[in-house]
Amino acid sequence: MDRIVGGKFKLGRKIGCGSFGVIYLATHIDTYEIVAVKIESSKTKHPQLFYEAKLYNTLQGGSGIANVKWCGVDGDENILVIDLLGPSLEDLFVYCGRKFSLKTVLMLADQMVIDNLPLLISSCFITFCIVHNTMTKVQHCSEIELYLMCNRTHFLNT
Ligand SMILES: Nc1ncnc2c1ncn2[C@@H]1O[C@H](COP(=O)(O)OP(=O)(O)OP(=O)(O)O)[C@@H](O)[C@H]1O
Repeated sequence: MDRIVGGKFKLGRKIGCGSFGVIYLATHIDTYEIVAVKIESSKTKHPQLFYEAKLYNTLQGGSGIANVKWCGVDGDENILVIDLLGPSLEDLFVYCGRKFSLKTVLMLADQMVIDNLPLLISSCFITFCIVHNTMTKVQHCSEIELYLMCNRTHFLNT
């Protein structure tokens, strides 16, 4: 039977996994919007998903920050539902034969440094790891428009 999380999101196939969570596609049962769902065991010794959700919420509205659709506990698992993003910068780099044009590099620098860092700093967060695989591109967008995946970011003032 299909699993519904957050009351509205029907889980689909697995699309990735990190060191503390597994990512699935999911579909909103009313709007058919496709989203990403990150799941972590609530029994884990060092839960991180709610910190990640808090970070997304604090940075909400900032350039390159994914929207949180739902966050909560479902059975034995912590669940975070966010915008579905596209391939990571690392994926794109590999796709481009490990070579970006000067224009692309300058555009990336503009988005990573000018758009993201002031927001992170003014929100009293610091990120230790803004690197190729924490930046991701918007799904179905021909331009490289970066989104920051927040889970590697550490809290300073919380
Ligand atoms: N919102 C999303 N939309 C599309 N794909 C995603 C999304 N979030 C994560 N992914 C995919 O799932 C993979 C795992 O993501 P996750 O955030 O769990 O871990 P990570 O940042 O790669 O690693 P770690 O947990 O070790 O820091 C990513 O590399 C990416 O390919």
